[in-house]
Amino acid sequence: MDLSIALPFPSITTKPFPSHLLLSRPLFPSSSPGRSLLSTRNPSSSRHNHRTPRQRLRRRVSAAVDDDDGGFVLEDVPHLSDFLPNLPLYPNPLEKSQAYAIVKQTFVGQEDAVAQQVVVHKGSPRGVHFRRAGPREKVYFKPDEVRACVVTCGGLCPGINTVIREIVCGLNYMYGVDDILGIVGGYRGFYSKNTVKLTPKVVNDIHKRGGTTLLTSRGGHDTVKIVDSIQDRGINQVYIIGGDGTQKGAALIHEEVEKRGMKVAVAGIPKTIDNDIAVIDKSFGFDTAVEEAQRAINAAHVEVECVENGVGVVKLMGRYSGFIAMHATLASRDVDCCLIPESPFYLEGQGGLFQFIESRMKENGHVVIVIAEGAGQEFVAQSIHDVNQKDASGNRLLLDVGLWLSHKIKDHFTQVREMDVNMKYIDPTYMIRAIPSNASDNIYCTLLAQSAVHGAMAGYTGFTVGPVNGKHAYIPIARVTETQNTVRLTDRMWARLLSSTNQPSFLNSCDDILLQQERVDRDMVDMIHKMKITST
Ligand SMILES: Nc1ncnc2c1ncn2[C@@H]1O[C@H](COP(=O)(O)OP(=O)(O)OP(=O)(O)O)[C@@H](O)[C@H]1O
Ligand SMILES: O=P(O)(O)OC[C@H]1O[C@](O)(CO)[C@@H](O)[C@@H]1O
Ligand SMILES: [Mg+2]
Repeated sequence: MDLSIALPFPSITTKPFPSHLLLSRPLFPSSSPGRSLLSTRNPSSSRHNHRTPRQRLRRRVSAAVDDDDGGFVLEDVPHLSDFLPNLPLYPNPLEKSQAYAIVKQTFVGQEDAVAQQVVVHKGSPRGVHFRRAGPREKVYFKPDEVRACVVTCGGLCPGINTVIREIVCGLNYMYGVDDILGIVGGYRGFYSKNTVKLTPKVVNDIHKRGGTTLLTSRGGHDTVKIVDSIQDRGINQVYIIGGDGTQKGAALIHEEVEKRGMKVAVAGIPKTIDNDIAVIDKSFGFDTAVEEAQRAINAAHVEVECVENGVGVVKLMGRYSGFIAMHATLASRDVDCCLIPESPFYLEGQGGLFQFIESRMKENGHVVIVIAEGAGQEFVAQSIHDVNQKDASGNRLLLDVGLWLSHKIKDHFTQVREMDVNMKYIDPTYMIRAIPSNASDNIYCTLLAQSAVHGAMAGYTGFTVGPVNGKHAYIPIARVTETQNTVRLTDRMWARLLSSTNQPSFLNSCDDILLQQERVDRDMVDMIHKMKITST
């Protein structure tokens, strides 16, 4: 069977999965209880050390392809026993937990995997799977041996405090761990600040607050200094909450830990309000953000429907992807036009934004526009002759497209069309990001935190946790950082938005849309490549 053609590899949309990596070979018997039949490697650490996370990921893929198993592929995560053979195993304390006593299947089987594709064609290979998250029968740490730490990096997002709280409570209540440190102020806090002790009591109320009680920062990732600090402090479980940049940093920490042969489990919990993390269903805080964005859109709508020729512009977050804008627009029904970074727009002439605004104003007396902060950056840059500035992590600093657009609309209608417009510009971006998470995000954060704790206790390392088709899984970090999620112009969701607002797509033909989609994919690859070079 030619797996190179048939295997789906959906999140890498710009390149097919290299066929030479898809070897057909049987699965070997289990080499460690952490692995069982699904995967079989136990490479010597010296061989292992020379490989990048991506190379290792590929190796795991090739090792796990089995022709007899209908093209089942396991993209496995590293395990401490890969580079530290003969580690002792202990029964999982949950065995004796009252809470779990009634649960039929307390422990996740070693054969359990989560499929990346759930919509399949009859006869197609089973495709890519990830290890299912959850408690294992045996653990690799005795509770009193664990010294865990938690760090939060990158921008804020609703729910970070809930994740911190549930890591601490999960470790303590489920596994009896009571030595947990908070690293203050992001990655640089490992080597430049004192730690704080985290107990269930200390974190009891923090989920009710926005932000992160551990503080955060951008930049300052110094792998050697961070791992020195982990070593000096005797930390053996590292929980890292952050976005794509943070997860790249986590992969480097895991590599360095492995190189030094330290028994340290590194667990990543993906965070980003932009929902741009690949593979996982959605990131925590996203639902809260969409809900809060409704308030801003509603305010804009109320303002503009109460005046003549009202034009409301609401700017929402979304550096490279317009998920918040798209979902907030779909949820609201008060939005006339949604502009996102993935889909270019133009202002003047036939089919342009000005013409659309004018027709909606004539029809309804008012217009509401939602714009994601990353949209139209090239226009703003042109108009103010910007020199592409970067933040401390190497992310491009965005210009205020909302303000720019508001001025452009106002100038056009007053000067060119000689019409008075009542412009109301609302920028709720930081207000949205700084609130605590809503009920459903709180539950989601709890699952993420508990899955991370179960994974680290079971000896998995260098993994990111997250839901794939509704089931929590351990995903190799490289898999979530090699690309970013963007709104796909060729998917149904964007079509739903266009038909719900009945706005112009600004792209005139199917060919234009396909070309634009290719451009977005190419730009994403370039951007990720550049970020690798520029980050510290
Ligand atoms: N390529 C990289 N390698 C190592 N560390 C990185 C890399 N990119 C970013 N980091 C580190 O990760 C931390 C957070 O990165 P960044 O500011 O880009 O936020 P993020 O994690 O992507 O979250 P978000 O973009 O959602 O706010 C920073 O301390 C930064 O130094
Ligand atoms: O102003 P800050 O804190 O650097 O963060 C802004 C960026 O962070 C994000 O919220 C991602 O965390 C982006 O949407 C936004 O562009
Ligand atoms: Mg980021």
